[in-house]
Amino acid sequence: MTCSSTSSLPLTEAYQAFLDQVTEAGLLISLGVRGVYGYGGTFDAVLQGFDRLVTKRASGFKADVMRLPGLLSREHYLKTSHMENFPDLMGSVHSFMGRDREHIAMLAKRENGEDWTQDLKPSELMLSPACCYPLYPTATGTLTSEGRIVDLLSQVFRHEPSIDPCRLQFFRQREFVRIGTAEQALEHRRRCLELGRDTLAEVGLEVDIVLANDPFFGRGGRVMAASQKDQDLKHEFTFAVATAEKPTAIASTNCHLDYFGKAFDIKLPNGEPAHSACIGFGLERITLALFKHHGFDPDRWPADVKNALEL
Ligand SMILES: Nc1ncnc2c1ncn2[C@@H]1O[C@H](COP(=O)(O)OP(=O)(O)OP(=O)(O)O)[C@@H](O)[C@H]1O
Ligand SMILES: [Zn+2]
Repeated sequence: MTCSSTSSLPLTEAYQAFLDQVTEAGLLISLGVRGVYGYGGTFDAVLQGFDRLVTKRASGFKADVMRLPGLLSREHYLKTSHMENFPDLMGSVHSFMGRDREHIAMLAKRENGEDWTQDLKPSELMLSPACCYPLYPTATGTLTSEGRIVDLLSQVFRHEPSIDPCRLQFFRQREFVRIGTAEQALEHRRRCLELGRDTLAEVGLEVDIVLANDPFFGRGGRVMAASQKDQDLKHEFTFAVATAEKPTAIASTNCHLDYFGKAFDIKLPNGEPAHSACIGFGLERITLALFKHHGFDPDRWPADVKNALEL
């Protein structure tokens, strides 16, 4: 199976064609829901290789490693303004909490083809919409003057079902987050822009770095998006994956100002709220970009790329 060009097709056809290619090649394994896939061994080997390369490249950060579960307590979730800004992307964990009587009623509903989902009750968990959200509640308190740099990896959930194989509902983000003064956060962003560009270039992905905004919801969202851009807070590393017509953000840097410092009471030694900034690598998107760019057979990839990924 080769990776033929999907770039000249209209957008939805280009997504469908690329999705067909990557599933036929066994890279993504369809699970019957748009944006949720299993991954074949070849895909996983490349993804793990890139993750290792990031670890090597980012060793200068001397970051504390934290591996988080992709879940967030409802209490912590409510300290963020995710519900205000991205209600369309939310994910909540509901479970059955009844006894025998409720169990029988739920089974009867399933049997009759009725809606049984109302019989589930909200648990204390939300699905985490970004890798770094569960970090901040663990950082509540006063930082030392060095602040912190944390190395994160987790699954995250965003309810954005799509036929674009790059737009998943459940995917892995690798992040490096700096918590500290405004200057430390800005300096981290500068280093992250270099780290992202150089690491992606090392595996043959020459990206564009573009000023961007998050997909804030609704009419008020347009103002939020414009303000985020005006303040130069978010940059995306974009690459043509499914189609050249609409390049995909395969990684991004984000400056949060003192938003998380205030929300989770993370303080600088002088008592002011801490600032934070991060780089997030979208591991599945980067892996798809590698297959798109170098072809579907990693044995035939350039030697320096295979070396960098230890394939
Ligand atoms: N739905 C998704 N599926 C797969 N990867 C994603 C998805 N959303 C984001 N990512 C990856 O996680 C990284 C960091 O998340 P971030 O919130 O910055 O996404 P983003 O740049 O806003 O993505 P987009 O603009 O495409 O929605 C992104 O650069 C991307 O590589
Ligand atoms: Zn982040």
